[in-house]
Amino acid sequence: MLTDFSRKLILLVNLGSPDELSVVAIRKFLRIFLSDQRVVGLPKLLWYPILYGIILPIRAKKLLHKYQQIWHSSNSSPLVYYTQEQSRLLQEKIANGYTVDYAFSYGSTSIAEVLNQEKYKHFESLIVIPLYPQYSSSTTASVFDQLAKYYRAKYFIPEIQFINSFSSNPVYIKAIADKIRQHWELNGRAERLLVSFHSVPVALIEKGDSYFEECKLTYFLLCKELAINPEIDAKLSFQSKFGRAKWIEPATSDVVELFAKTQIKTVDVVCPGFMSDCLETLEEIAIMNKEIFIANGGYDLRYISCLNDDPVVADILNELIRKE
Ligand SMILES: C=CC1=C(C)c2cc3[nH]c(cc4nc(cc5[nH]c(cc1n2)c(C)c5CCC(=O)O)C(CCC(=O)O)=C4C)c(C)c3C=C
Ligand SMILES: [Fe+2]
Ligand SMILES: [Fe+2]
Repeated sequence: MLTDFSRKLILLVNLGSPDELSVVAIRKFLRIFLSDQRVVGLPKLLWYPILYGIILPIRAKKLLHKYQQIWHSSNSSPLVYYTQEQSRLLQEKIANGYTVDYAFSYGSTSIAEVLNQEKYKHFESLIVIPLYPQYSSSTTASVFDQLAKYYRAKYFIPEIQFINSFSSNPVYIKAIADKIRQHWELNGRAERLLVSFHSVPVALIEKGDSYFEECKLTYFLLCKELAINPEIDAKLSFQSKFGRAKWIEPATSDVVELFAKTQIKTVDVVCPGFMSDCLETLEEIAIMNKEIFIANGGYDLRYISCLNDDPVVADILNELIRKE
């Protein structure tokens, strides 16, 4: 039976995560993720021996302990849990006319799996929202690639709208600023606000990826909304570097260390590039970088959560749809 009562589908797409807490599941996720040429652009002949011979056997084991520390009480990865919640919140907000669903770029619940369902077969229009506020070829464009690949084999293509970024969207900027203000009201203001985004290889930027510019734009708009000085009160940094190539800087861990060494005792850290908390925020920032800060003489690093299941996420996404 068809359930396409509205014939308009909104598909939220996030990165994905391992299905369960096991080395096998983590290895499977990494294999799919790191085999995407958009993520690692090295020639396959060069990359696959490194991926299969070194990265997958070693990194999956190392990551098990990290994922164990941040796994959500729903027995799923936080990223999966919050993406599901964001889809539900948006569906509640725009009850009539649209069906909302979610998919992940890597691992289970792929774009193809979701769109292939019988219930979506006759949908006339599709709005795809990659849950990455700042465009990057390594994230947003890979969603586009998968969408194009899926429709390559189909004989009906709906009207498609693709939201490529929302780095300067006022509802998004205000939502992040509100989150920081709430944190300040509860805990007081730290000496510095560190605004940390996932890093990417410099080579991508040189080839035309707008990510670096978009991160800077979000950063300056956020400081403006908070009425703080972007040169003094806050700092922009980039986390989660992977491999030996040059990635955009300054590295979050270097800034945290430098802060501590220059007698800054407290720092607030926010990660506006992630719509949901995940390994990179809950482990890398809230645990690892906090340890770095304290080991170098800092007193407290306070991590400000992502928007997660805050109903404001539905306001942001609804605004993007409304604009379309
Ligand atoms: C190897 C290259 C990578 C690029 C380029 C990259 C860009 C990028 N990633 C995110 C968001 C997330 N990345 C996450 C984990 C993660 N990322 C990489 C590598 C690259 N990312 C790896 C190897 C991993 C796995 C963890 C690790 O080994 O450190 C996650 C978290 C997933 C989870 O399960 O919680 C997110 C989210 C963005 C936004 C981005 C470019 C802008
Ligand atoms: Fe990443
Ligand atoms: Fe990482």
